[in-house]
Amino acid sequence: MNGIFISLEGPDGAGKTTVLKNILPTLEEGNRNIITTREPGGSRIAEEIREIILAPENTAIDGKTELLLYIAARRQHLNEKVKPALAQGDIVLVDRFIDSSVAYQGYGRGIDVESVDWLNNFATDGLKPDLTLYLDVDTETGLKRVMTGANREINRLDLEKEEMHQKVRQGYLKIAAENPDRFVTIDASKSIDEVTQAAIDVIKERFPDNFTK
Ligand SMILES: Nc1ncnc2c1ncn2[C@@H]1O[C@H](COP(=O)(O)OP(=O)(O)OP(=O)(O)O)[C@@H](O)[C@H]1O
Ligand SMILES: Cc1cn([C@H]2C[C@H](O)[C@@H](COP(=O)(O)O)O2)c(=O)[nH]c1=O
Repeated sequence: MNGIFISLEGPDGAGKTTVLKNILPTLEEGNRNIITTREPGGSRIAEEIREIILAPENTAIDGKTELLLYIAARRQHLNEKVKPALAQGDIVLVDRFIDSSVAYQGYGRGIDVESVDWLNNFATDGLKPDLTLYLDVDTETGLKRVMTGANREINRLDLEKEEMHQKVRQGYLKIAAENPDRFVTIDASKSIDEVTQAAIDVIKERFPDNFTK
């Protein structure tokens, strides 16, 4: 695959969606076509799976069912959207990917991380992002942003106990420490402009060829 694959990760309310939107104008100055997408979702079928997973009334979903639904959505989205874009040399920016399953279903829900890794690998045929921007924020700040943010629907995962969100954040910190080549951690407690600039700086440093005409 000759494209560039970048994922944004972080606890709820870290600012991934905001930063993804804000970095676009700079990326568009580069040499490649840009595709932005998200998980769960990003294609019609995967968005339908998203509806099931995140509907606040679906409290009966078992933890392993939840994991399998995320994995199924991932496979479909990857095949329909991500892989074709990478094959034609695009930059693909995805709001959440494999590490969300490890952080939320693995560390958050307590499903063993080896099984989550195996399922991720099965769904993606081993494809990993070239770069993962991890936006790190403490649980209290992140959840406060989610609850007070304008036009933000509150989903089933947002409504989980604070204890689960704490475990998710600790999980992310562990994954970041274990993957120093792929992960770059950005302090997302800073202002939106500072976090946006930090993300742009990392991308420019990692992929300088994209920005030389
Ligand atoms: N650095 C920041 N400082 C203050 N507010 C922020 C910052 N980043 C994002 N926000 C605000 O927090 C809210 C959530 O942001 P956003 O939707 O981008 O987060 P997210 O990481 O995509 O969350 P989720 O994964 O839960 O969807 C929005 O109202 C946004 O304006
Ligand atoms: C991909 C993925 C996501 N999640 C969780 C993380 C969030 O709480 C929601 C998605 O909502 P967002 O507003 O689009 O961030 O789903 C998860 O638990 N496992 C996953 O694999």
